[in-house]
Parts: sequence; structure tokens; C-alpha cells
Amino acid sequence: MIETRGLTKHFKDVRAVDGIDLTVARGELVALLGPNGAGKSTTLRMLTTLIPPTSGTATVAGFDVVRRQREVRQRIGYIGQGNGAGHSQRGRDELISQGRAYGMGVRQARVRAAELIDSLGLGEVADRKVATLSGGQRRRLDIAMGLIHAPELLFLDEPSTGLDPQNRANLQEHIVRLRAEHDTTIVLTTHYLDEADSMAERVIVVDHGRVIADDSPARLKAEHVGDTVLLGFDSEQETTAAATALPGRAAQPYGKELRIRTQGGPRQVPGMLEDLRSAGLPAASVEVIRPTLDDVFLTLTGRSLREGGANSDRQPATELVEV
Ligand SMILES: Nc1ncnc2c1ncn2[C@@H]1O[C@H](COP(=O)(O)OP(=O)(O)OP(=O)(O)O)[C@@H](O)[C@H]1O
Repeated sequence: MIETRGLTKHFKDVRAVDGIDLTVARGELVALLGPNGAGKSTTLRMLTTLIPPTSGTATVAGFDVVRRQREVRQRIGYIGQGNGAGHSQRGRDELISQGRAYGMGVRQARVRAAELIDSLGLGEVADRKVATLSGGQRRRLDIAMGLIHAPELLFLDEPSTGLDPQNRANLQEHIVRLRAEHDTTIVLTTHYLDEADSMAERVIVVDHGRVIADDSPARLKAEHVGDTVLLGFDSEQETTAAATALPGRAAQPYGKELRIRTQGGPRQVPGMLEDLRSAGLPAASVEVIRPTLDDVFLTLTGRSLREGGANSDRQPATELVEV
């Protein structure tokens, strides 16, 4: 569905996108994850024909994004960071006008608008003026606008930025459901770690205009970080002794706590406890910490995604938006 080779965009001396090779298959839900300024939006804007690449190639739905712009645009929906719908119109009318702009007949546009209003849960608000809708409702209307012509491929640029946690969860649920119902290929950008983790079966981590990792969230976490098992003891002496009672496990004592990096943490714990009990050093507490995608980013770059304005799921969304 998408194929890029050495896709590059420079703005004067800024290397916004620096040679991206990407293949997205039909039906995938892919999240481009990265900090502010990583090049996510610029990648999307090239794939949606809004800006030309400086070099490299990209085909979308089989058409070159430079030479066959019209064919690409007919097959994609794009929801950018701003609101698409006009504020003084009713949502339903906006949708129908958008469908007409894509060459649909009035009846066809009405039917499609009604379907989308239903599947995006906009039934109660579709006949109100857009200006009166909440942020979450307006974002869902934007998505309906991007889907009115039944595109094979939908690009969403930070669909939930600026929404409160409840609206974000709601929107994510709608996107996942839409994809299941219509089998639309979806590429979204986000700097919300939990969004990438829970929605996408494939996460492409972008930093400084380059792809630094590309896999399922589970495999990224297992391959790059692994689990940490924390074993608590009653004294520091016991902790130090316990470290030597678990040879080959790279156990690090910190005060009364032993930290062990491992793959498949929960499965390792019974064996560890057994070894400790045999050595007369029973653990007083056990905790297994599973990695986040932020830990993956930290391992790969030495920086946290949360630094430099990148968003965290643990902070209120309004504080996180870098304008
Ligand atoms: N029109 C432009 N002119 C000059 N520089 C630009 C332009 N658009 C983007 N850039 C720069 O390119 C880099 C990548 O920007 P881009 O918007 O693609 O990042 P992003 O990963 O989408 O970030 P965010 O998460 O903040 O939206 C940034 O350094 C940005 O300042």
C-alpha cells in the first residue's frame, strides 16, 4: 500500500526526513512514533502529496506521489493536525459537501455520511453546528470527513493531540472499530506512547528524520529492553548474598533490592525464588516491571520520548501540546 525508498525532505539546512525506507501492507494499522520535530508530519505530508520530496521515491496505493498526485489523492483520506470542518455548518452537511467535492452523487454522499455518523458515534450531534461540538466530537467529525469517499488508506496526523484522556480513549476505540469494519489501511502519527502501544500492531519509531525501529510493540520491548525483576530482602547483607545465589542472571543489588534484567520476566520468577529458597535467602517481595515504548526509545537513543516536549500518557494532554 505504501512503498518509500530513501524518502528525504530538507527545508534549507533542516533534514526533516532523512532517507526513509518504508513498506506498509494493505490492512495494517501503523503508528509513526517519535518526539517533536522527528519528521512524522513531514513524512505524512509527502505521502499525501501535500509537499514534494527533496529526493527519494514514494508510491501510495500503487501511484507515485509526485507524478500521479491525483490518483493518490482519490485513494487516500488525510486528517491533518487542524480541524477540517467549517464551524458555521452542521456536521452532516459538511460531510455531504465533502463527499460531493470528491465527485459523489447527493444520494450516495447522504448514505455514506449517515453510515459514518453512526459508526463514529456522532448521531446526537451531527445536526448541530460544528462550532458547538466538543474537541473529541469535532475530531471524530474530521475523521468522518477523511473517510467520506471510502479511501483505501487513511492518514491521521496526531488524531488525539489536545483531547482529554476520556475523549482520546473514545477516539482510539472508534479508529480501531472503523478499521475492523472497513478494512482501511491506517497510518497515524503520535507522540502518545500508550496510543501507539494499544492501537497499532506495528510501531515505526522515528528520530531525527530516520526510522530507528520498526516492529510490533511487544517485539520492540522484548528485543530492546526486556523485563526487570525486582526482589526485595529484609537486609542489605541478604540482598548482596542473594546476588551471588543467582549466578548468570546479572543481578544488581541496590540497598535492600535486587534488580535483574531478563526476558520473559514472569516465567523466570518461580525459578529465581526456588534458587533463593534453596540458598536460605527467601525474598520478602517480588515485582516484575514490563518495559514501555519509552524504555525502547531510551535504549535506542539515550533520551526519553518525554524529554523535549514529547508527550506522556501520564500528564494532562493540554500541557503537552507543543505549538
Ligand atoms: N515548512 C517548514 N519549513 C521549515 N522547517 C520545517 C517545515 N516543516 C517542518 N520543518 C522542520 O522539520 C522538522 C520535522 O518536523 P515535523 O513537523 O515533520 O516533525 P514531527 O515529528 O511531526 O513533530 P511534531 O510531533 O511536533 O508534530 C522540524 O525540525 C521542523 O521544524
